[in-house]
Amino acid sequence: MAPSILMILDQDYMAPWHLLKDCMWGVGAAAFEKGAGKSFWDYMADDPAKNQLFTEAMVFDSQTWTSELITGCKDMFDGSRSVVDVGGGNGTALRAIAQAFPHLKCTVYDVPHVIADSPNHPEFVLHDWGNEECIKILKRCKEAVPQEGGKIIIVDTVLDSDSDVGPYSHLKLYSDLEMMLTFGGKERTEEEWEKLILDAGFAGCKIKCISAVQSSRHFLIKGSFIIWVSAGIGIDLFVPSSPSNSTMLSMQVQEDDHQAAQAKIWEIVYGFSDTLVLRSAIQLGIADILHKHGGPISLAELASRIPVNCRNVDHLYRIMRYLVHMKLFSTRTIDGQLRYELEPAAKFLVKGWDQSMVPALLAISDVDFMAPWHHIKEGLRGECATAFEKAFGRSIWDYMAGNPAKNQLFNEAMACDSRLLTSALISGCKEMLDGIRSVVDVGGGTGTALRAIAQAFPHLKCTVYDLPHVIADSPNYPEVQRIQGDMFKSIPSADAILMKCILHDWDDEECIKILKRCKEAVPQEGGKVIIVDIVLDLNSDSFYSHMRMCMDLDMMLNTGGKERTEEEWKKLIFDAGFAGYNIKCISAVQSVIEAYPY
Ligand SMILES: C[S@@+](CC[C@H](N)C(=O)[O-])C[C@H]1O[C@@H](n2cnc3c(N)ncnc32)[C@H](O)[C@@H]1O
Repeated sequence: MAPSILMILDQDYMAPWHLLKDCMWGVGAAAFEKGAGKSFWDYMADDPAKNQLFTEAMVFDSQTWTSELITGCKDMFDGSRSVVDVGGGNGTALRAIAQAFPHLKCTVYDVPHVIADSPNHPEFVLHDWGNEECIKILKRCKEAVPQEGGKIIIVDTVLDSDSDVGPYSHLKLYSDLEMMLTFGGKERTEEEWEKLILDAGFAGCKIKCISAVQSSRHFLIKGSFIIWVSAGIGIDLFVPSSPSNSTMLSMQVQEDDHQAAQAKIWEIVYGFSDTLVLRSAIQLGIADILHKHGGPISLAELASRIPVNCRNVDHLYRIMRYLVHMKLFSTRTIDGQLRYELEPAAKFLVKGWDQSMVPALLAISDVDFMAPWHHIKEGLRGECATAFEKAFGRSIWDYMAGNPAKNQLFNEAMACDSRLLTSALISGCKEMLDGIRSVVDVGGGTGTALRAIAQAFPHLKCTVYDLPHVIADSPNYPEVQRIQGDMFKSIPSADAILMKCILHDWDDEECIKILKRCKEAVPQEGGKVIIVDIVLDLNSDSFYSHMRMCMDLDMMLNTGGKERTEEEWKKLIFDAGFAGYNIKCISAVQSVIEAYPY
């Protein structure tokens, strides 16, 4: 599966997903063209390395379904003497067909750079194109086959209908958006295929699954079917016989484990599409519109309210179909019309309330903040201090200092994280603040967490301490004093130092330096350092476990830091010369570690 995975996760190939919201604007160029300045096909023609990547993925794809096609639909070529594989790439698929059916004269037909050089795109042709272009292609196909017995064989995905949700529906819907973004094409339901084929002047079509859902690797990957199109009017269509039940059963037994493993990999690979579809939903304000509307809303009403000039309602429909599949929204038919509603999780996508996750989600899914994930291997090779530096040529903090828009995005995300954590933090810190008169929040960002603490404990003198560009970007809360500076050089004195999501940004050596500065800043009598950070528990299966692991890699890539187990925290705290510590779990991703310097 490596060739397909490498292509799907290539940074250039993923780029259009970041432009999903722009797909509402019109029916023109696909997102790929907007991002790259040329069509996917022109881009491939100009870039031999990317063309090879694409080709290898398509060859893999082709290999996975060819044997299904040959065994499942053997009779298909009865009476045919010649086949042209339109968009047949390097001929991987057609070669296998030619070997299985030696009586056929086989011809691959493709664009010049594909024929001349590297292979390309052996099947799945029509899903690359909009309906109008497909009709043109189908008409040319019709001209190319004889009236008597001529046929067009289309190998492509057939989407499940809304009521018939199959095991691979998610992959098929992913593929639909991929076609929309990269080529301006689409995956189609059975009804849409039928309409397309009739609109192209054909007499009719038959759709056949290559083999049973349970036993087909091909189905697993692409969910594709063969569509038989009759070229001649009134010709009785040929329907191939299905494999017998017993054959299917034995295929299933052999392939079950194989399929389960493949399915797991595909699910992981396509994880990014969930992230970026969610991002587009936020950018389009879909949850806000539904929340404000206060009840089920039709597609047309939704389209009229989204904050871009939505001229492509079909694209909006397809994005909504995916979001419904993700269970963020649901549909209901009222008076014969499909209407959308919010599912409970979608309330966190509504903007402007204290538990909204929107600022954090927009930062995490930002194209720049996702870029370091494409450079894990350079980080491992030691070519750079962090993957972030590989991507942008400087540390994340220097990058923020020089980029006000991203600095604001980051600061708002951190403030959002603080708001989500506030009530757990306040109840978790209550006893720790007994006898404490002043707190400095080191790396306290724009002061959101400290302000909530100041309001909950009004006797405290609260000071936020951060880098100059962050202090400049932060609001002037009356409860919170603001000081700019560098925590590696000095830290303002207080009874307690608070550090939320700070030490996980740094490696052990740097953490020890920071902790030593903290120790200098607090009194010997009762002084303490309150660390709010993740404590990794590798054996736990709490619903935060996965996120904690993700955060660890996030730190490795972006800041050069890490998340730590209790053992690692203990070592760090003692290595910094502290006398002891206590860990308190709160109802959040992070825990509170109270560290005693003396
Ligand atoms: C991950 S953010 C945490 C922000 C805040 N504590 C929170 O949890 O919302 C890390 C913070 O450390 C600050 N920071 C980085 N290097 C620093 C330094 N040398 N001195 C002071 N603050 C620094 C960053 O500007 C940023 O605000």
